[in-house]
Amino acid sequence: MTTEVAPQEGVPGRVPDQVLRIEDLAVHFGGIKAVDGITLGLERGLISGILGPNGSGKSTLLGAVTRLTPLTRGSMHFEGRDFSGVQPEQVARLGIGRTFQTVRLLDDLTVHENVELGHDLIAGPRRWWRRVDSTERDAAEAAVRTALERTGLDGKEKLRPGQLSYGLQRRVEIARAIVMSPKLLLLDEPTAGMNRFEREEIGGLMSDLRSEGLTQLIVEHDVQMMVDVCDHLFAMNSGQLIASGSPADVVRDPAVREAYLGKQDNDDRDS
Ligand SMILES: Nc1ncnc2c1ncn2[C@@H]1O[C@H](COP(=O)(O)OP(=O)(O)OP(=O)(O)O)[C@@H](O)[C@H]1O
Repeated sequence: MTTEVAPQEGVPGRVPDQVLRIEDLAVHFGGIKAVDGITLGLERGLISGILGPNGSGKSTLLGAVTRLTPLTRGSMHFEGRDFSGVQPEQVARLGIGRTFQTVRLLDDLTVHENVELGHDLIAGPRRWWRRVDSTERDAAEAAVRTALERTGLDGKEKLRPGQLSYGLQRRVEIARAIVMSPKLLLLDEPTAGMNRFEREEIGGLMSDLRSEGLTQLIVEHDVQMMVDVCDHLFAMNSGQLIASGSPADVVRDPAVREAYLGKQDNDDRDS
């Protein structure tokens, strides 16, 4: 354990090995402090989650990490490299994959073609070379096949998104995000709009990806799922980090309960 890492940021007994490190990150929109001084680290191989009520800054934080949102201040290191200044299209090439709050698949393309797009997005010039070079073509095909298998989509590759359940469409998005073997996968509300069965399936997929060593960061409103799936939780409120630790500790934290879980408890009882 190094002294630079605050004790609440690690898992007890583990030597921190952080894929992503964020220091004093702030994103202000005029007078709105959407993110205001966040410092955190994501440990390699674990699933970390961000909890927080609506408007607490979770999506803005993901937007900053994917470089879609300009920073007001702070720094971000991925695998030890400062990437605060890179362009959004370079983020995927660094090894950060993501899915979005709403499903963004191309309806005219098959499942296979949608996943292939994720490969082409970061293969750069090689995607053109693939048309004439059989080695590149085979490598791309192997990557797509592996992504489809890892997400349990074998046999569905010729279907179009509209022929799939919502849960399966989410899987296609995850396949598209992992097709180039990212080192970090960001999942923005991956179970929004799903029934309990579909939510459990997605939770199972995340656990499978974790057992393959993929580091994941999830933003999600389903607290039970976060507790079940995550190794570590961060809680945000009003753009700030109000808790960080094991899921059990974070959901018991009085500040978290006041900011978020008290309301969520009531919501859960009502549903
Ligand atoms: N582009 C923007 N311009 C101005 N204000 C913004 C912008 N994006 C977000 N905000 C504001 O920043 C704050 C944080 O929003 P953000 O969407 O990050 O919260 P969130 O925790 O992801 O919420 P939700 O759970 O509802 O998705 C909110 O007050 C929001 O209105």
